Amino acid sequence: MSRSAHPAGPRHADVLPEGHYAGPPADLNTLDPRVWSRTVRRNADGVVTVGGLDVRALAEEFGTPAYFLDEDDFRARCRAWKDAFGPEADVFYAGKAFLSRAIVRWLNEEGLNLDVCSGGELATALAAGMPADRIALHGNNKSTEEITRAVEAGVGRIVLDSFQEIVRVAHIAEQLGKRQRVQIRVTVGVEAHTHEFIATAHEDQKFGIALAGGQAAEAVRRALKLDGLELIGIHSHIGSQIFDMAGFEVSARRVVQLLTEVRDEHGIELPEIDLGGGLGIAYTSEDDPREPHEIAKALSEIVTKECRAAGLGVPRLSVEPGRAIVGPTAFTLYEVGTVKELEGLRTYVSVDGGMSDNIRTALYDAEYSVALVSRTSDAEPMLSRVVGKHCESGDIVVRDAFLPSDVAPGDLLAVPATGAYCRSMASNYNHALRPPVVAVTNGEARVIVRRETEEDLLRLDVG
Ligand SMILES: Cc1ncc(COP(=O)(O)O)c(C=O)c1O
Ligand SMILES: N[C@@H](CCCC[NH3+])C(=O)O
Repeated sequence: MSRSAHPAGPRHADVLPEGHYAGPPADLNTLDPRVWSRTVRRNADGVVTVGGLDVRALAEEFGTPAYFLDEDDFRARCRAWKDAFGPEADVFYAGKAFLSRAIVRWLNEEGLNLDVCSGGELATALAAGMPADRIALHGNNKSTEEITRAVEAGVGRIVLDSFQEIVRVAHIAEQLGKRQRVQIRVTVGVEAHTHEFIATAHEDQKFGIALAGGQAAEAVRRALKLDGLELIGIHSHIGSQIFDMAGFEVSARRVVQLLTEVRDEHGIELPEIDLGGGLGIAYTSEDDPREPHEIAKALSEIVTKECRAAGLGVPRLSVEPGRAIVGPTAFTLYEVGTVKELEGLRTYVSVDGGMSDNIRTALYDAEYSVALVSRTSDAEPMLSRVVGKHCESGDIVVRDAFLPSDVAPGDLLAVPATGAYCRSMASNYNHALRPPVVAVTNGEARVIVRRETEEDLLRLDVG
């Protein structure tokens, strides 16, 4: 079968998404450092390496699909966030992006705190030795059991998300003879410029208590009356994969406004503000994310300015980046199984994973890049869609990408920037076995989350 190239041009304008992939990149063998983790290179044989290890050898040893996580890059990003915010602020890594015992240990060693949003994440954090007072518990519907475990463990803060939860946490803390440090999550009414499903601060969604209509002020009133609670601050999280700092600035301004109202009404200054996570990363060369020091500068300047204007002391700031720390540190390695040319449209390249290891393309129309990593190729670029092996036509890993036209079964493809919300959102759809996460550092690779087995699947099936 001949596979002709599909160079971008008028013939394919109808299938190219507007504003993207105006044409194939000049060289398909070049790896853009913005989307690949720090230690990824191509060696003299044209094979991609991570931490000095050849992807063909990694595929041989660990199988595909598999996530390869660059530990040095992860640690460097932790340090960059911590240094950018300095000793006057706290960085809480958002465990929902990806959590495992190794991640908890690295965070601990690098001096970061941890945001968890379920009993499972809390259990992982505690099992791997994160001190409880450096853990924050989130969630819009925490169970009584989750709250009890968190209060018993002595977590540093619980972020309250509803009026019911204010009473519930206070009650549990009182029963345990404790006073729990809490923040109230408010909805600041910002339309974050991101996908609808990952925007969280506009009025019509499930998280937080609205500033509008005086609801957040009422929540503060109620929390201050309850003996089981020590109200330490206000929390806002506006959404995820955001590039524009304007939404954070509006959010900071509105949170400081609430602190001012609290001071005026109750005569107290709440000592903390958390502005959440949500900072975007580069999935493709078109993305241009902000660096941690720019983010830290913008956020602390706006909080300081607003507090000074209101005559408030500057509260301790915290942030909760998840994606921005772990996202760029990993790639998913796949093996090509079939290549199907649809004449005049595009070529479908099927890999051995799919929506079970990366649901983000199907769920959010997320864009990714992809590269042929087991060799170089000088073949002409072909417009491709990288798809998985699941029983859905929406099982797309990379919607639009150029790959060399000689891509063939057995080739290895890698999709970069899959460290966040890929393994953590992976599923067993079609009884797929969730892939392993392999940490790579200094010429060594070790499994930190092993591949599932058929025995794992059958162990749960007790019927
Ligand atoms: C409360 C909270 N904090 C932090 C995060 C982390 O977001 P991101 O991974 O986009 O930084 C999320 C998820 O969006 C969240 O809901
Ligand atoms: N899971 C989402 C973001 C939601 C983050 C949690 N509030 C993503 O993949 O982008």
